[in-house]
Amino acid sequence: MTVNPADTALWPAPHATGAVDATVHVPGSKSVTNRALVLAALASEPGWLRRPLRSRDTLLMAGALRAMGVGIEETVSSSSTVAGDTGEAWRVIPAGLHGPATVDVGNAGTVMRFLPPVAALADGPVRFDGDPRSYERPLHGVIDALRALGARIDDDGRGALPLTVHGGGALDGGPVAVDASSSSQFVSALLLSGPRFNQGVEVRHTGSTLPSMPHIRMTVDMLRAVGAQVDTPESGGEPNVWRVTPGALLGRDLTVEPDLSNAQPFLAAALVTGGRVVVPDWPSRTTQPGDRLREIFTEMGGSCELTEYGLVFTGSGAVHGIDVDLGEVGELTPGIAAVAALADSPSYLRGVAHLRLHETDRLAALTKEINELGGDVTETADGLRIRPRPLHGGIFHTYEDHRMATAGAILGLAVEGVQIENVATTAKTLPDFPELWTGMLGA
Ligand SMILES: O=C(O)C1=C[C@@H](OP(=O)(O)O)[C@@H](O)[C@H](O)C1
Ligand SMILES: C=C(OP(=O)(O)O)C(=O)O
Repeated sequence: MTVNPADTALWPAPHATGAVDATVHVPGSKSVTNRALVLAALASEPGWLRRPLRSRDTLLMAGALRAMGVGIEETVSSSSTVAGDTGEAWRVIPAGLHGPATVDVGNAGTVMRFLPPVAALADGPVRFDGDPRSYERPLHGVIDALRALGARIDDDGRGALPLTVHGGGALDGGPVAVDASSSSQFVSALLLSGPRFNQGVEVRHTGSTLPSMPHIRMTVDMLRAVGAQVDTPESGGEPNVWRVTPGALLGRDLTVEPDLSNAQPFLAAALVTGGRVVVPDWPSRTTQPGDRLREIFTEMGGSCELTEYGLVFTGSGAVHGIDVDLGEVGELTPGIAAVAALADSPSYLRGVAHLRLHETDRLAALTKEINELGGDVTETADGLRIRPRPLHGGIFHTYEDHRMATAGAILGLAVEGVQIENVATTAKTLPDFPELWTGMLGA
């Protein structure tokens, strides 16, 4: 990826002069949008996605599916009267999957992991490449499993990108073992394409830990919603085993929920300023890990009410430290770390060793950047220990990690003079972040 010098400019993070009081319409979920695109592309009839997230990760997913022959038409209806709804909808028209094709995964875990199994169904070679960081992110679970299921893949022997999947038009499928301790996305990837494998798929996780369980539940729920039969440990099956029966998938009309992990910085703003933020359309039932924020940020000093309209989150003026295992909800760690650095007592964030292989090494990046502002953060084997100290302004580096940028913005609310390097990196999942943030502050 070529970096535009303007993108790496410093963004003066707005400092809050009082309690925030705002309603923030948070765009659609990255994880739901990218799963919905894959499932719609594999279906036997056209489908619709309404209010999809339009961000770097989801546009890369759409572009990759188009490169393999899937039709994705973007439409905007001006008739929507719902606040925050741009009227955007994507019509997905499945087609025979074709190679040769080239896929740019950027640094999107969902694209680099969910699409090699789709490419194995194409009728020719599909070349996968991406940002330099994508070469370092774990992919061995997907590559080894696909090979065991009958796919031919050329890589450079490191079990990572870049690689070529030589699609054979179909894949045997069947039972496969995978150690998904470095990413739950290995399991999700195999399950999502599983209905289209000749024998379906039976995925057995062999590692000692498995992060991000809510994201695996999201995969299972969304598969079932398009007609797939899935047996899970939670539905009475064996522990750590998921089974998907072969069969056709339905084309559905799906409205994408707001991204609750992207709601995090806005809720955090209410927490650290003792203010109030309303997030409309917060689902009453969801598999998104961001829903855990209701509990986590309540323990850290806020209170929330889930109404028919959405979530009303109120800060009390006090911010408390927390001792919490974030293994299920790892992507919330940067935002929780930022709030914890502003708290009145220490925090222990545990269960997130796998964050070292996310967009950047998030444990090292959070430690370095918060400490550069005067903080006291120590990396542990599987997380962070954060002892709040008075912070001062300075440059907050983001390492091309969207959640580092939003974590820096949270700190900037409470600490004068924080400058965020490359706030444009939020485009990975929330391109409108700077505008939504200043809008929330009434600037
Ligand atoms: O399946 C998904 O949509 C995701 C799963 C998680 O990945 P890991 O299990 O690799 O942490 C999460 O962190 C990521 O942001 C999105
Ligand atoms: C880990 C994340 O993304 P990815 O889908 O690239 O793994 C994230 O969004 O926090």
